[in-house]
Amino acid sequence: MDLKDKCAIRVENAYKRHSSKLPYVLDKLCMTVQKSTIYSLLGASGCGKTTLLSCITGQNVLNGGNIHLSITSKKQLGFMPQQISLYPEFTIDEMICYYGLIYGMSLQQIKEKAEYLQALLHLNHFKRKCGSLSGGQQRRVSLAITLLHDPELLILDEPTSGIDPVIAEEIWNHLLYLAESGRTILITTHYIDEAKKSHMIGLMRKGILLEESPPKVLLEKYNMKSLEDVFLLLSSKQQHDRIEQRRKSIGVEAHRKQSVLLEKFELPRKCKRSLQSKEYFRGSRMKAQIWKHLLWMKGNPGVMAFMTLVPMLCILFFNWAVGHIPDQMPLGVVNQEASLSYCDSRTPQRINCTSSDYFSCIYLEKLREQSIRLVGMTRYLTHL
Ligand SMILES: Nc1ncnc2c1ncn2[C@@H]1O[C@H](COP(=O)(O)OP(=O)(O)OP(=O)(O)O)[C@@H](O)[C@H]1O
Repeated sequence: MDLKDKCAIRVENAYKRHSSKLPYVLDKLCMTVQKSTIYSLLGASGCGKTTLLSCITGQNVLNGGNIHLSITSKKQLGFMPQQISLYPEFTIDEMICYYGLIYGMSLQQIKEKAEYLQALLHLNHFKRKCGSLSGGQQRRVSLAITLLHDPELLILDEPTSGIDPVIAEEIWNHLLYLAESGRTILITTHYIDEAKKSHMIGLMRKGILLEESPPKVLLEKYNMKSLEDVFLLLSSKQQHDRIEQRRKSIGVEAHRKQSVLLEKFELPRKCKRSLQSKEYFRGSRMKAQIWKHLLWMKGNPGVMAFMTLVPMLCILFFNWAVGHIPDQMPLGVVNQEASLSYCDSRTPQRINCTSSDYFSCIYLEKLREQSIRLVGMTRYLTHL
């Protein structure tokens, strides 16, 4: 197995900025996550962790660089975003069932896995609505949903933030067990202490990965007692290097020219989305959507009644007011082909499409059959 086969995620020279007027959030960032390991991404708020995760999961596209993933489909990915996206009017078990259906699981599989996750994450009130849960409880539901389909690659954006330390410890033990059984986990956290349990730590600052090593190696390499100290040391070194670089630079204009050159030659015009879905329709997703809407309708009988009754009433009123077949409607006809007396002289039996009769006579006969009252006919143009 070569190095590439061992990698679950490989980020090469990643550049990202949210708009052309804003500075780069990811600045030539390189990162490697080995398969079957836990990789903790540490960094101060705003350093670009969430942006990097969004590029890895395919929600965002890099401005430059590449991302290689060992997984090929979104089904193999479990992503827990920082922003909780639960439906407040659904109960915990309904929410889990909805996502289980999206993942294409059977109801029996969902039930079994939900019971296991309920015990693991201490989700005791399965019948409580998500909207009434605390922030920490909502994070646990979100984590349960991420773990539900047993994905190969787990990307967790601050999963333990605001969670009871005892439960956080159990979550970490479960993540270690998952890594042992072949899953790869990329996690961002502000808690440096819990990151010590991971196999690899990436220290990130201002869009750059300062260092990437196992926790023990980091401590030994920098001869420090804590990871906080290592981070502080690397951060001040980066700050110092930047100031030096700025001093050495040949003025603002040169720096601007350098940026333009970088954009022109170093950055590719357009980067590919890392996980591109070619599936436009999936049966399991459709089933889950129908189930969700039916559940929503059940919970909102008033809106449901309004939504069904209003169109029905509209159809009824329309048909009652304007939908009738015209009866004895007076109609005048301008006929330049034959006179009324000529047409009247033809008996209905003799008038048919195959005969050599005038078409206007056939047409008038049809009008009479449609209960339309002919009030007059003229050869208007011929009189002129
Ligand atoms: N959609 C956006 N448009 C413009 N700027 C953005 C957008 N999303 C993020 N940013 C900016 O990019 C920078 C990095 O944000 P990001 O959310 O990646 O940081 P983070 O390291 O995840 O922070 P935290 O730990 O607080 O979640 C921030 O300065 C943020 O303001």
